[in-house]
Amino acid sequence: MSQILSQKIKVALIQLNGSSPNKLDNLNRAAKFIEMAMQKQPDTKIVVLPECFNSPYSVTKFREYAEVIDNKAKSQSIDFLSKIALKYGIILVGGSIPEIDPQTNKIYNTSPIFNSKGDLIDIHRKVHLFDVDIPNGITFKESETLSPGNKLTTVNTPYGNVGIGICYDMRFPELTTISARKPNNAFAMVFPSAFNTVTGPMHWHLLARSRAVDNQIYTILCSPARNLESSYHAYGHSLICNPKGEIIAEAGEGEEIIYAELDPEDIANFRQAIPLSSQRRFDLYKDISK
Ligand SMILES: NC(=O)CC(=O)C(=O)O
Repeated sequence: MSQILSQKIKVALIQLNGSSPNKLDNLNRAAKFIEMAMQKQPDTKIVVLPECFNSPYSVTKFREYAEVIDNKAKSQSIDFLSKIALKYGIILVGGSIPEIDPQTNKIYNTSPIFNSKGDLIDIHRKVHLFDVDIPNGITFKESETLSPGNKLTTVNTPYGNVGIGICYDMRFPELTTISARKPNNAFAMVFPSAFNTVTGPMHWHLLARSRAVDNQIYTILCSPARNLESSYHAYGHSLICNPKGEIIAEAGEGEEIIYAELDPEDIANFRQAIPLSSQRRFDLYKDISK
């Protein structure tokens, strides 16, 4: 069986309280935590930040914090993250930041992804917007200010391919399956996320484990720390789930870094034991990756 993850690799997730109104403070805090992660685990290959880590998670604030994302004329956050990726030689999934497209004036919730040279290798604009109204729970309508992205994202790394989604995207199984199946063959799906204290307890672990088990890949969910002084109370509990559906690392609610090692044998052994990919009945239903 060809290995979709070429070697064992270590990852670190930065569960950050990034909801300060001062963007530079949020960026500096991310840099400080990444430095701590790299000191503790210097051979880390992939670092992940949370959704909207440089701004408040609020529909009334996205436009104010939005930046043009352009690798040539680097915006404040892109420049900042690019230097960090280069400094430590890491793949950096730079959480997400509010982005403005200067041509259309549309705002997106966008994850920038950098290689170890600091190049911006791709962006993922949140495809499914978080528009919900849960009685006695939470009402949130990202579409009041955000536009949805129009592409799916799988990035190429020296270790194999990684699918990227943002938060609510994880509720739509097609997105992960398309990354996990050929030709993308991702070994992990990474979701910078910000579930909340209503939907987190209901679905966070369930969704992480379901996407992992359905596709026999790792799922990696990175949340902001919970800050009860901000308008949005993030769930926390950043986690890494293996292809068997076991959570191999999980944070609590406060600021924390979690670490894990991803092992190609875990994927190969589990796929051999339960060979879903050769048992699918595409004569009865469609292969959504086609
Ligand atoms: N914030 C999100 O995009 C999604 C979320 O909180 C949920 O799906 O629940």
